[in-house]
Amino acid sequence: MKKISIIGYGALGKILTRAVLEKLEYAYEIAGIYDQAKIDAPQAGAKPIHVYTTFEELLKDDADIVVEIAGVGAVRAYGQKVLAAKKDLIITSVGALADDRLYVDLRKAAEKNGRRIHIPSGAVGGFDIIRTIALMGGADVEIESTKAPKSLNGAPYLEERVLPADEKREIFAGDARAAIAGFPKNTNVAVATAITGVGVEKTRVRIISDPEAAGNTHRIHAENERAAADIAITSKPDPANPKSSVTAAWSVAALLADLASPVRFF
Ligand SMILES: NC(=O)C1=CN([C@@H]2O[C@H](COP(=O)(O)OP(=O)(O)OC[C@H]3O[C@@H](n4cnc5c(N)ncnc54)[C@H](O)[C@@H]3O)[C@@H](O)[C@H]2O)C=CC1
Ligand SMILES: O=C([O-])CC(=O)C(=O)O
Repeated sequence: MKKISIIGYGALGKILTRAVLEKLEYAYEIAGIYDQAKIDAPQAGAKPIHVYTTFEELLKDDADIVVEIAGVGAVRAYGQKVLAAKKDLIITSVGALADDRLYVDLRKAAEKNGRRIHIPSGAVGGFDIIRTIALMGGADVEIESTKAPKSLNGAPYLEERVLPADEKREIFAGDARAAIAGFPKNTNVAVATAITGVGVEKTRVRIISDPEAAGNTHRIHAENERAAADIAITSKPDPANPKSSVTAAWSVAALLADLASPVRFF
């Protein structure tokens, strides 16, 4: 039985916690949850799950894996400390890795401490074929994300502007680094697609605001001279946070299932 600690108990952290308790109980126990906000401890059967009062308490605990499911700031603040404490790290706020310095430092910390950083597919997928096409060479990768205006409003890129509730429009076009700076709660998928493929500067990102959007839809196109892939994923946003797709939390559970299995899917 492996133990995990979870950082972040918001919309996605709650889904992940339930998924681990209900679907992965054969392989995982939740050692504890840390959130900078005050949270109510969820029940694991008749027993409440431990809530760490400080991040240092989480570090001292004996969990093998720490899941970050909080925000890009959490990766910056805790990533290296988790690895230095000899724990594997699962990062959902992949956007933090658009910062080259942080990405290099985290990779070095993982190597030095003999630990691994795992990047789940989050609200998208197809990393296997994107990696394959990128490794073949000459790859071109783009991602288009469509969300309802309410899922995008409040992003720093928009400043104080509120997106129209009656008009579909492209609101951003640029590279993955500019995307995450402008939409830190919407474009972790773009940075994940970028670092798994051709990098943050070469990955083109478009964001569409669509009042009719039935969910959050991400379309990825990757191609080189010898292969092409089109990947489209639509997921319901979480009612507690319409910015985030529920698949992002479930992908962490699926990754944990893979890590506990003798068979690895790529
Ligand atoms: N890789 C992917 O495909 C996706 C990644 N995400 C990432 O997941 C994150 C969480 O999403 P939601 O649960 O919907 O957000 P949320 O806003 O509902 O919950 C975030 C929780 O994390 C806590 N938190 C934030 N920063 C923290 C810190 N530095 N230390 C401790 N706790 C902290 C907050 O208090 C809150 O309870 C997003 O901010 C985004 O970075 C979201 C969607 C897709
Ligand atoms: O959940 C989604 O659809 C994508 C998202 O917010 C992100 O990548 O940050």
